[in-house]
Amino acid sequence: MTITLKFGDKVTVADVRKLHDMEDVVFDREWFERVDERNGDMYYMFRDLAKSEADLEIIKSHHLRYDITRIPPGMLGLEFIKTVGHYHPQVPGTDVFYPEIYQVLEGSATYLLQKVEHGEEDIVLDVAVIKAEKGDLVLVPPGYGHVTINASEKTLEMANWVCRDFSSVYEPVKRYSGAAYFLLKDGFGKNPLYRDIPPIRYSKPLSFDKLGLVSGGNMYDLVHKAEKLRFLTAPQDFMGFLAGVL
Ligand SMILES: O=P(O)(O)OC[C@H]1O[C@](O)(CO)[C@@H](O)[C@@H]1O
Repeated sequence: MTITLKFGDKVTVADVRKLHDMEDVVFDREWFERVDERNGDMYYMFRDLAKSEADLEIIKSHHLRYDITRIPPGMLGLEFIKTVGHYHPQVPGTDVFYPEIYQVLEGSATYLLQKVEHGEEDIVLDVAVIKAEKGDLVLVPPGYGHVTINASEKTLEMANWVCRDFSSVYEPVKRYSGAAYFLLKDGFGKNPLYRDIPPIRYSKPLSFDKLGLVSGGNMYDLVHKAEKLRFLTAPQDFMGFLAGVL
């Protein structure tokens, strides 16, 4: 069945993550091995949305992308349903990684953000978890890998603004079979493949009033003030601000 989203006057067909796409990052391997049908839908990604052609032109000219992701409730065996998880690359010519901003549109989300020093053996420097409800904003600072978990009984729908000029980096998450923690029925459990994982730092969603990113507002409306989102495409010019968001 094709899953669609009507946004503005345009209908967009979802890119679908299937269970087999989760193979490398699932905690409950025994459960995964027992599932016969691995073609089942996990979550739906509606990418590069705009309410009109004029909006799309603005979005593209600012090198931005607006996506909506829909994650139904569910379990991957013992673990709550989640995204595969990824990092972003560096802005060319700088040592700064691209950030991203999310807003919860429906339901509730648990964002797991992790900063890792990559090497022969990765060292986890920081793990932050932010629980976000409808309207809340979560900014993923440069250098943080991120996984979104739906640990609720309702469908989670979230939006993101992100720079459109790069592809996400999946290998470092898959190499360790997931992020540093898995969210299981009885709470967060450490991923034994990482060494010396720090305790989780619980953080809260924020509002970034000066940028027009206000909790409870509609983040899409920034399409009309797209210059406010320049911290996503040129984060190297906003390091002071980005250092304090988590
Ligand atoms: O790429 P993953 O880890 O499956 O996460 C999915 C979500 O991340 C985004 O790429 C934004 O970072 C969304 O477009 C997408 O819905």
